[in-house]
Amino acid sequence: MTTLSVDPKANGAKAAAPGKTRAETALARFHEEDRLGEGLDANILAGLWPFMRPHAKWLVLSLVLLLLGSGLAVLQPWLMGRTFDAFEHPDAARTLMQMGALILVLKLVEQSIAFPQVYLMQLAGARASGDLRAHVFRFLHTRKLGFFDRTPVGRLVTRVTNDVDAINEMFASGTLNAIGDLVRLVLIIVVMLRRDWQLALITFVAVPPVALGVMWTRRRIRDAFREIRVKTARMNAYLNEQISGMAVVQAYAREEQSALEFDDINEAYRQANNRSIVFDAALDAAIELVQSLCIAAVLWYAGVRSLSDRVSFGTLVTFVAYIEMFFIPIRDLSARMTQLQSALAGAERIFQLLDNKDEDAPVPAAAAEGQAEKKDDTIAFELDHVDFEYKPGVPILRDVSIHAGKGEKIALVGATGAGKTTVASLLLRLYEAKQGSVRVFGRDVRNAPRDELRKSFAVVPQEVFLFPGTIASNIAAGDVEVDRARVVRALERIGALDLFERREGGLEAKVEERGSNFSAGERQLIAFARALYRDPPILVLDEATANIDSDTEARLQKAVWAAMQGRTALIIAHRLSTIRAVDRIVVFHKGRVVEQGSHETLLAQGGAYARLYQLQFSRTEAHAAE
Ligand SMILES: Nc1ncnc2c1ncn2[C@@H]1O[C@H](COP(=O)(O)OP(=O)(O)OP(=O)(O)O)[C@@H](O)[C@H]1O
Repeated sequence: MTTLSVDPKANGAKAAAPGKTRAETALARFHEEDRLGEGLDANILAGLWPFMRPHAKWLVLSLVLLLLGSGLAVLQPWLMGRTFDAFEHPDAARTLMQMGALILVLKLVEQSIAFPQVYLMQLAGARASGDLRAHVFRFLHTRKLGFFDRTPVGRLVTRVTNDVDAINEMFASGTLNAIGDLVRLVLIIVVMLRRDWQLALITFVAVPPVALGVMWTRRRIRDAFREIRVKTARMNAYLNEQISGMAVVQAYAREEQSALEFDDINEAYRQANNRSIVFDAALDAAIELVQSLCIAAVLWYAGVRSLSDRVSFGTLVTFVAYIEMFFIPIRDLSARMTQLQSALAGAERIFQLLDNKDEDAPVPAAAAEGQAEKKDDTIAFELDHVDFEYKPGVPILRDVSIHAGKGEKIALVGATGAGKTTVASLLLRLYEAKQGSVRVFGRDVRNAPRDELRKSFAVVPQEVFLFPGTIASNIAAGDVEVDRARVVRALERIGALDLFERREGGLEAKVEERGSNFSAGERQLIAFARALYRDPPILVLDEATANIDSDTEARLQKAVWAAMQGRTALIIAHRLSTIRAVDRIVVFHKGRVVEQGSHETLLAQGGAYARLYQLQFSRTEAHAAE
């Protein structure tokens, strides 16, 4: 069972932040969106490097082009100034034509390197983040199931999508162009100072207030973005809940109520967006204002100074052009810094995930001490004095010992929550016993290679999971090439071939997401066919408790029989017909085995099994009488 609980300890418990509801704080923690790195962490950059390295050549080429482009951009206003100054010389016409041609060439070169520069940067970023995404996804496959119980699904999805996207965005939105911005800024400062240091200083006076203003506004914009992410997370969580629970919403006529709740969430999201737009627009307007003020100040001062020392027309043209270029990098630098921090925060969260040590090792290390292998050719599987808990301190199985000889059919019965499904999970080493040992064909499961162990089992779970594809591809799950003849044979053996062939599209009929276009009974039949297709030595069957129509019931019974033939079976049994058919029944109560024996023996004992049986029997009788 996967829980979506938020463990306050794991996430650093703290009271709800001021101005936020408890739910928002919990959601923010759940999605960990509040954590945005404040600085540049060399370790994180080093962690990203292995993913960047194969594409570094494109990145380096892009950076070279970027520097070249910055140089060319700064050169042009300077040349323009020189051109205007040439008016005062006698051969102005020739100089004008030459400079015009030169500026044209420079502009063309600048524009033509802009495309490969952006393209190569994005190419390197997209490839590196693609590799990282694939790496995280493969990493998830290697985790033990317990890890997925503890980690909310939404968080894992965010790691693979949003966090990797944040890194990609660093390249796509030109965060690394900050290097070009810096170079451009320094070049402009140098050229301005050399051209006319007094006019340059007038411009630079505006830098400290602009820098402070930009930093202040950026902080507000960053807060607004953080707020947007929390609100997006809230909206996603709500939509997820509402769409998954649509049947309940409609059945209980909660549409109006849900629409009102959604309006609130939508409004909060819209307001958060609004804030970021307001600050962004204000920043742009303020920068333009400062530019105009600087130009006016420079012109005014040039006028004042010209009374004694004339400022050339070319110098004024150069300064006006530089002032227009000057504040844009200052504005962009802080935005790019924020983007970089967000990318690094994403990377940090990904690396935290990749640090997880819950590896479901394909080939486990040596057996735990003292758990010697017992070779007994007659035993298929065995639990030997097993204790187990999902969460520390909450025992689920206590001193459980069960064994099944080869070909033997064992049924587990007991109240719901008694621990029957857990036994099956331990056999497959989806979880590991706390005490005692679990052996399959005499081998401790902790010693068995994962693939080999799981190949010994076919599992028909209570809730059958179907993948999008076709009926045939679902029956042949795990095989890349579907062996159609085997699929047909498997369906024939459980007597369900006609049922599926009758459907439009036959065995190639499309299976929708999670098999939603199949009934519970049909899904179970597909799972039985899957088991027969694999033909493993041990069958684990967790019977569905859901009520199904009598035709499907009959088919399922046939399927159970067919699937059990010639193999060892562990059945978590709910149906009387199945219980009677097995060799031995193991009765569970609160995680302990309380009785074991054949149906007749246990009935004669008149204990827990006899009571359970009577209860079911009377219910079945009543049902039949209806
Ligand atoms: N992944 C999990 N994490 C934490 N607790 C779990 C998990 N899976 C099951 N449990 C708990 O372990 C106990 C035993 O569950 P199990 O599924 O083995 O019961 P069961 O006997 O198969 O029940 P049912 O007949 O309803 O299928 C239950 O109390 C359940 O809440």
